[in-house]
Amino acid sequence: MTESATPQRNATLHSDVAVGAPVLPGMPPPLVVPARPEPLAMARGATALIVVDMQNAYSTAGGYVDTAGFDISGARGVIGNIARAVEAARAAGILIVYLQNGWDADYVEAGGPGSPNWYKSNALKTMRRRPELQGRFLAKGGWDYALIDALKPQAGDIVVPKTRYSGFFNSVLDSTLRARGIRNLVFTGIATNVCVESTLRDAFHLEYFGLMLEDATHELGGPAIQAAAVYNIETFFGWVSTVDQFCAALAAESETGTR
Ligand SMILES: NC(=O)N/C=C\C(=O)O
Repeated sequence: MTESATPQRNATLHSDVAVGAPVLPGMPPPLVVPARPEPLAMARGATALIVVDMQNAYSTAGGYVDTAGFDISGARGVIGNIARAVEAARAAGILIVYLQNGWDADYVEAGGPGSPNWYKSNALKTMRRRPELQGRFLAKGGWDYALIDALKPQAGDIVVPKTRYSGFFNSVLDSTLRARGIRNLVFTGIATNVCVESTLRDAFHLEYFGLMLEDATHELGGPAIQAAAVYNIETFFGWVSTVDQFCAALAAESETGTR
């Protein structure tokens, strides 16, 4: 691209505000969340907050990713930020959906050697390398699989189990959201670059508007990996904001009496 073409390119790349569907004539003004690459307007009743895999496996010492050797020291701060976003969203009447990753106790749902998951899942690989851990990670009913105490679902929240990185595969997530008219998804959880990004990418392909609250997510692989996921999302698949900006937008909406 020539230098003189750059301003033209920038002018066509970004809108003033992206409008998440559906904001129809006669509806109350939408929630407008400051975001990159532009603010995102979302009808509150068509919006859900997705909490991805906040299980002991992904955020607690002694859980799967900690045992497998990933650095989870940043997860603690993320838990508090997710709790703030959940509380603000719930108070505003926004649906909260918890994704929960794992398999039956016999690991039939994990796929076996005929599945790429058998080769790529670091939980399964760690248990094969250390047979004394067999059955410990991500097995339904176990401590590792459980949602963390700090983020327990409350009445009215929905929990959707899933068996692969994307929340949309072999799960009831899409039908659960569509049945409630949800078209805008606000993402939080762990890991930014694996299950959060996989689910947000699939959401994009299913015509959902995906907004990730970056300080309510934590990566597996280091800060450069977090930056890469954020870049991918804000450039190609959705929008990126922060918990403060999301909560401030909700507070502003309730002050103007649009709830
Ligand atoms: N929740 C996730 O992002 N999970 C990432 C890896 C795994 O489940 O093995």
